[in-house]
Amino acid sequence: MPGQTTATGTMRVFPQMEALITGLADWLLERSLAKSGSTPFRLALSGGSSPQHLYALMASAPYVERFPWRNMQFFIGDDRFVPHDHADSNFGMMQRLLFSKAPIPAANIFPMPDRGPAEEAAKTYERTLKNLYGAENFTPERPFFDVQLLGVGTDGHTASLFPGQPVLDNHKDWVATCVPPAAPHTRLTLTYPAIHASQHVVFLVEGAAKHDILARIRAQDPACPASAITAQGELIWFTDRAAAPSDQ
Ligand SMILES: O=C(O)[C@H](O)[C@@H](O)[C@H](O)[C@H](O)COP(=O)(O)O
Repeated sequence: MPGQTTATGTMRVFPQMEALITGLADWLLERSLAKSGSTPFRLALSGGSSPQHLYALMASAPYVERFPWRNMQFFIGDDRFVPHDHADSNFGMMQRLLFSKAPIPAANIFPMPDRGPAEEAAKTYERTLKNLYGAENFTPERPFFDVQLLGVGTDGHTASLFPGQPVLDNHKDWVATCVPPAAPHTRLTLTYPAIHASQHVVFLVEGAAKHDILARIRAQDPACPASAITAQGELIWFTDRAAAPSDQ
């Protein structure tokens, strides 16, 4: 693909969590304010614990007064297929930390469905994305997401693209289900094709526990699903010193 960036990407290392989250909030603010053209700034958010400090920071001063909320749309990269008020819901976490705190129009927030058969919920979300995109097939010159925010698990998963799962071989759909091993819930997740329909991909990885998996992914270890992530434009790792390779 023209201009595609592989998972090696660019590494930005910050001394510790607070500086890391502030650096990422500043980067997102700059990108959202710079957005031009007829479509809003489309941001796909990650679940898990790492981004929670980011979402809380975005919803607090000075960021809450500076983001162009009315020109931003928010999507979910993956979620547990549970009711939005369930303790394990990524959307529920985002609702508590960001969506209920910042002046974001409700019409700009696109949660994954939390009811009905999971397969149908995946198709419904895919339909939502493709209706907004305005085409059934993706063209690399016209990415759907401006920024895809991702985390990584210590097994090398990202979003709900887990090692050994059939979803890794789904290169047709934009949203699919996944039943991770030893996980309590079925997941809905963006697939590789959907994630690759992003202008920029940002991995937020912090803490010593992620040091080894980060090194494996940046070495393109094929056993790590995150190794296969690409972006149409930039792919950037926002990390702290504890997670970053020692040569960074
Ligand atoms: O739904 C999820 O949990 C995320 O999408 C998942 O991919 C997460 O980003 C990683 O598991 C890292 O999670 P932590 O940030 O909690 O380590």
